[in-house]
Amino acid sequence: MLIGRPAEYNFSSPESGPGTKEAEMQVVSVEQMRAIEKEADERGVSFAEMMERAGRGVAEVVVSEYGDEDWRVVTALVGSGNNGGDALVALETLARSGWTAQAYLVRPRDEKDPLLERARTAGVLVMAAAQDKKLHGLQEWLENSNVLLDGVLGTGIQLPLKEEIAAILKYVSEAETVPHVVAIDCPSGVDCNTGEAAAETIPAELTLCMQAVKQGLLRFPAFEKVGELRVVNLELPEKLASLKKIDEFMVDGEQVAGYLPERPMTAHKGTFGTLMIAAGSTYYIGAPLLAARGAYRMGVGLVRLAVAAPLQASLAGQFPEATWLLLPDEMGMIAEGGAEVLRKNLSRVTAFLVGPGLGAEETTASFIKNLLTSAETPHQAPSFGFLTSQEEGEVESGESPKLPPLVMDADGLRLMARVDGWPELLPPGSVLTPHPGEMSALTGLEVAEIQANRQEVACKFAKKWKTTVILKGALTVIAAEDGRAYIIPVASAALAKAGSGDVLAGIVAGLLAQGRPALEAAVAGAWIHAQAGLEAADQLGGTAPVLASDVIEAIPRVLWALRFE
Ligand SMILES: NC(=O)C1=CN([C@@H]2O[C@H](COP(=O)(O)OP(=O)(O)OC[C@H]3O[C@@H](n4cnc5c(N)ncnc54)[C@H](O)[C@@H]3O)[C@@H](O)[C@H]2O)[C@H](O)CC1
Ligand SMILES: [K+]
Repeated sequence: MLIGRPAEYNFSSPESGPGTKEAEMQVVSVEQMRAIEKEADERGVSFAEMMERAGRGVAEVVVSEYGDEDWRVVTALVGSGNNGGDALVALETLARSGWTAQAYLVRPRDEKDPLLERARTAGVLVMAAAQDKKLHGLQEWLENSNVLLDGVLGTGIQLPLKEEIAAILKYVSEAETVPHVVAIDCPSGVDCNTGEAAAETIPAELTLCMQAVKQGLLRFPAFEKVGELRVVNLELPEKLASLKKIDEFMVDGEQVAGYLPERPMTAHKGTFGTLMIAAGSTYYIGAPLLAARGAYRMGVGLVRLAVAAPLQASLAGQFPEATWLLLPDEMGMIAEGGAEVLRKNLSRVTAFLVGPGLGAEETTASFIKNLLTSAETPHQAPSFGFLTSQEEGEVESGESPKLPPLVMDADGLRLMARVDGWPELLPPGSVLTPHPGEMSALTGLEVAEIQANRQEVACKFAKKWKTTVILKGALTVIAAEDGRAYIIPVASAALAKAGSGDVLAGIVAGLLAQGRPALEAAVAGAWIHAQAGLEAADQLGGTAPVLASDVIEAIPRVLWALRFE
């Protein structure tokens, strides 16, 4: 499957059927996870029971992912703690369902360890690293297995790694044949809080997080080791106070699928909204097109491009689906009088995207200011043609209708940052899409400070500004007005190219125009954009050749997978 759709897995138990799913994938610190486990234990789900559920959940994923391969041999690297315990339960479960299961004890476990006893009884082969000094036994097991479970260290790690563990992890990392690596809770060697990672850490194909994603896995360099991230649901009592407190989430395809607008058969183009886009300048002629195409691919009914008049001639021929609103300009930059023209043409507009490719001329700065403040522009009657381009019930002169939900992007953000009190001027339900440089202009913080605390900064300011913020970059964070954070678990060089941001802004605005609330539009838009980048790189055989237009062309396949897979 091209699209990495993280999913939650449920262990099978009489009281919960498959398909039971938390609505959102929670992201937790190690301390939060410990508090959750402690509270669950007090509420009747014992630590031992949680480990059973964890191990069985892992086994279930192994069977569903790799059970159809030619041979079914699983080796687990087993540590001395509970992470190793999860691995032993998984091996026992797999052995009972017909797999050849092998436990490689990286660290000694108590000889009377009941989990080890049970595993042996179920037919699991056991070998201790202490008896395999030259690692020949491990090599043989690596060669005969199709799955390797990494259950050496979990949340109990204290870096740096002990030497004997580091040596074994290094050996596996460098081995010529390595089976599919499935990490239990985290790849062993990463710090689940900070994202630090020992160089020896074995890169996983799949990381199965127990109950919730550990926050360190969504930080660098740990993120480079996790492969696809999924959650094994431990079916803890829903009402745990410690669970309810979690305000950080990882976005997955299932969540995004629930945010897509319906496509009723009886629809007409009005059903899917009208998006007005004010973008572009002599310097950045293509930005409006990229944004508009992104929005149309998301299903919006009508896109109206408000551009500096001279741009329209060169753009129109390339884009028959758009309708146009010509704005007054100075040398092809939107001029201050553009605000009045726009305000008079917003009556049926359901969302408004402002910013891509606007440039930074003074007159455009005044345009942004005038747009946000209801103050009329110094009244010079705009030239012929600017006010009467549509059949769409323009407002009478003098009225200043409220702006629809706004996506403010790129140059628009930098110009907005210069307007006093801008957060209060944003219409409700708006979305800001800054990259770290633009976030710096908005907040006054240094880029390095923003990058070092991406989530904290995004959430603090989203709350302060009472607006949704998409802080772009690897990994993109969406911060909600109430301070919740949503993380897109994708980092790809495919999206590091001019025009990529214009496409994202168009996708988000396209969803907003179709009536999705700001947070949903932002979460779904950022996720779809990221997946489209991966998909485009996949189609083109690498990230280097991906153009922003390729990302747009990949959107349909991402949407198809969301609806039908
Ligand atoms: N607690 C629960 O109820 C559940 C936990 N689950 C799983 O358990 C792990 C966390 O288990 P814990 O025993 O606390 O820690 P670890 O297994 O990660 O490892 C502890 C073990 O390792 C030694 N150690 C620590 N740092 C190093 C190092 N740098 N080098 C070598 N050895 C190190 C330490 O001394 C201990 O002996 C969690 O991740 C889950 O996988 C279950 O999921 C269910 C409930
Ligand atoms: K592990």
